Amino acid sequence: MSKIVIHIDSLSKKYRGSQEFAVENLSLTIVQGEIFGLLGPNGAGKTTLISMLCGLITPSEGTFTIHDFSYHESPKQLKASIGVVPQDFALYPSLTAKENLCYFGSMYGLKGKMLGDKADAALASLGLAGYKDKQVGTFSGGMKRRINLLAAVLHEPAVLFLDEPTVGVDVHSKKAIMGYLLELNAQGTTIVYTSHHLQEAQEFCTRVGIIESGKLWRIGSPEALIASIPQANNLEDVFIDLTGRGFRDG
Ligand SMILES: Nc1ncnc2c1ncn2[C@@H]1O[C@H](COP(=O)(O)OP(=O)(O)OP(=O)(O)O)[C@@H](O)[C@H]1O
Repeated sequence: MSKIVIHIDSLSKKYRGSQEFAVENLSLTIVQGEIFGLLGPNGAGKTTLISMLCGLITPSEGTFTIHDFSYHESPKQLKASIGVVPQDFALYPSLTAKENLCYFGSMYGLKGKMLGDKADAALASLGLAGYKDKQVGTFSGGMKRRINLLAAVLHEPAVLFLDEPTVGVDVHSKKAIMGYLLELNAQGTTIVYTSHHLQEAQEFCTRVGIIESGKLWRIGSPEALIASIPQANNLEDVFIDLTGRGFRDG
């Protein structure tokens, strides 16, 4: 049986001053080696859920563990086992590509020649070897997205969270990013990602969860979800069918 990597139990978040839950009573398990896609319309709660799992915001209620670690009891071990690719660029524009990677790698305890070698190899793997000594502030959006991703994986996390990793990138960068993620997954990395690209999610994910108003309304493989809706040919049809009905048939 596959090992449970992420176990979420009745997790809720209500932001200060808000009347509504951004995430409400959400439970979910994700097993080793999955590529799990969190899909939902704007404001559904995707970023809020990922931000809780990454330790960026505190849940209002409920618990979760990643590799049996919780932030409450084992925050260091938990943080070491995950990588986080945020929606907004978390990069230093005045530093070079390599300096950025070395900075983030050093935060996870990497150092010296090993850190430099890892940064060089990572940059080469996403077609950025020739740009390693250039300031990130001069890069295109697609190049920044690639560096943003590499900064999160230098310490070889077992679980990688990505919030819209291909937003605003051209087809070449997108192909490079998705290919790189598939390679990481083939080496054993569990991936949880959010996206508005339903075709991309259909091709990429082993399982998806459709979230709206902070609640998980559907969960399953793309094939199973498509089969569950008469006349649906793809995930986009499923999504439109569910959102069109306001998710109220769940
Ligand atoms: N810092 C915050 N303070 C108050 N409310 C917030 C905050 N961040 C998000 N929200 C609200 O929580 C709800 C969920 O937002 P969230 O950003 O998690 O959705 P999302 O699914 O990631 O949306 P998008 O696809 O647009 O990125 C929304 O109603 C949003 O307005």
